[in-house]
Amino acid sequence: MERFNFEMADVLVVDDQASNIQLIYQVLHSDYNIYMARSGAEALELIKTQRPDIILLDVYMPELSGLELCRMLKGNPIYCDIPIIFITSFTEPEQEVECWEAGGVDFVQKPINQLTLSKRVKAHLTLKFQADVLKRLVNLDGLTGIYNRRYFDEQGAIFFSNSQQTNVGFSVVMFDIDYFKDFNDRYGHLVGDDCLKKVSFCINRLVNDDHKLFARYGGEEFILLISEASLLDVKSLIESICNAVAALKIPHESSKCSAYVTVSAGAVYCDNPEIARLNDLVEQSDVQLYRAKDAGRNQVFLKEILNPF
Ligand SMILES: Nc1nc2c(ncn2[C@@H]2O[C@H](COP(=O)(O)OP(=O)(O)OP(=O)(O)O)[C@@H](O)[C@H]2O)c(=O)[nH]1
Repeated sequence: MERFNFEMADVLVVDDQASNIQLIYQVLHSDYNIYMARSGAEALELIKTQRPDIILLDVYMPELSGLELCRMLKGNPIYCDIPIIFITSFTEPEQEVECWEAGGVDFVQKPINQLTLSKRVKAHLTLKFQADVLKRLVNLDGLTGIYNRRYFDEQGAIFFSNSQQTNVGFSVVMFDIDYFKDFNDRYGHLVGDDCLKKVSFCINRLVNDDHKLFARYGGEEFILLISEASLLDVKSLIESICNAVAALKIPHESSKCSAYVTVSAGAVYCDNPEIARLNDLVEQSDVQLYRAKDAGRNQVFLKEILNPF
C-alpha cells in the first residue's frame, strides 16, 4: 500500500539517453531511491515489481514512446495514481498539449535546470503522499486497519465485474465472531476492540492477493470475495481461516460453543458469475451465515449455486 515518508521515495527515471539519466541521478540520488530504465518496455517491467512513487519520463524514445507508456499507465487502475513528469525538449505548444492529454502531471524542460527538477519532484511527491493519506483515511477501517464498508461497496462491484468477464468460479464469504456481545459484556469493550483487531489481522494475512477482497462489513462481521478459485479451494481456505482464528486462542468464557473466540462462516460459490448479481450473492451468503449460527455457531455453511436464476 501507500508510503508515508517521501524522504526516500522511489523515483523511476526513463530515458534512452544514459547521459540524461546520469544527470537526473546526480540531482536526486541523495534524497530518493532512483531506479532507471532505458526503454518503455524496460520501464513497464520495473514498474510491475518496484511500483515507483513517481516517474520522470522522456517523451521521445524508440519503440514504446513516453507518451504511449504514460497513456498505458493512466489507463491501468493499478498504476494510474503514479504521477508522471515528462522530461521534454520540445518547443511546439501542441507537443505540450499531447503530454497533458496523455496524463502527465508536469514537465521539466531540457536542458534540465537542477533546482527546478528537484523542486518539481518534491512538490509532486508531497501531493501524492497527501492524497495517499486521504485515501487511506477514506478506505480503511479505523479500528482494524483493513478495508472498510465504503471501500467494499465501491471496489467490490469492480472486483465482481472483472470476475464476470473471466466467468470462472466466484465466491462470497461472510464471517461473524460468535457470541461477541457476550464477549464484550464479559471482558469489556476495549478488549472486544482488541479481539476484532486480532481476528481481522489473522484473516487478512491469509487472503492477501489479487484474487481476494476482504473488508469489515459491519461491527463483528467481515466479508471476503474470492475470484477464480474452485469450490474445493474455497472450502479449504474458509476452513483454514476458521482454524487460524481458533488457534489465536483468545479466551471466551461466555461462549457456548468453545473456550476460545471462534467465527461462523456463511458462503456461496457461483460457477457462473457472468449471469449473477453481487447483491444476491452477498444476501445468500448472509442466509448461509444465519444457518451456521442457528446450527450452533463455530461452523461453515457453503452453498454451491449452479444457476443464479
Ligand atoms: N468492542 C466492539 N464491539 C463491537 C464493535 N462493533 C460491534 N460490536 C459489538 O458486537 C456485538 C454483536 O452482537 P450480536 O449481533 O448480538 O451478535 P453476537 O453476540 O456475536 O451473537 P452471534 O453473532 O449470534 O453469535 C454487539 O454487542 C456490538 O456492540 C466494535 O467496533 N467494537
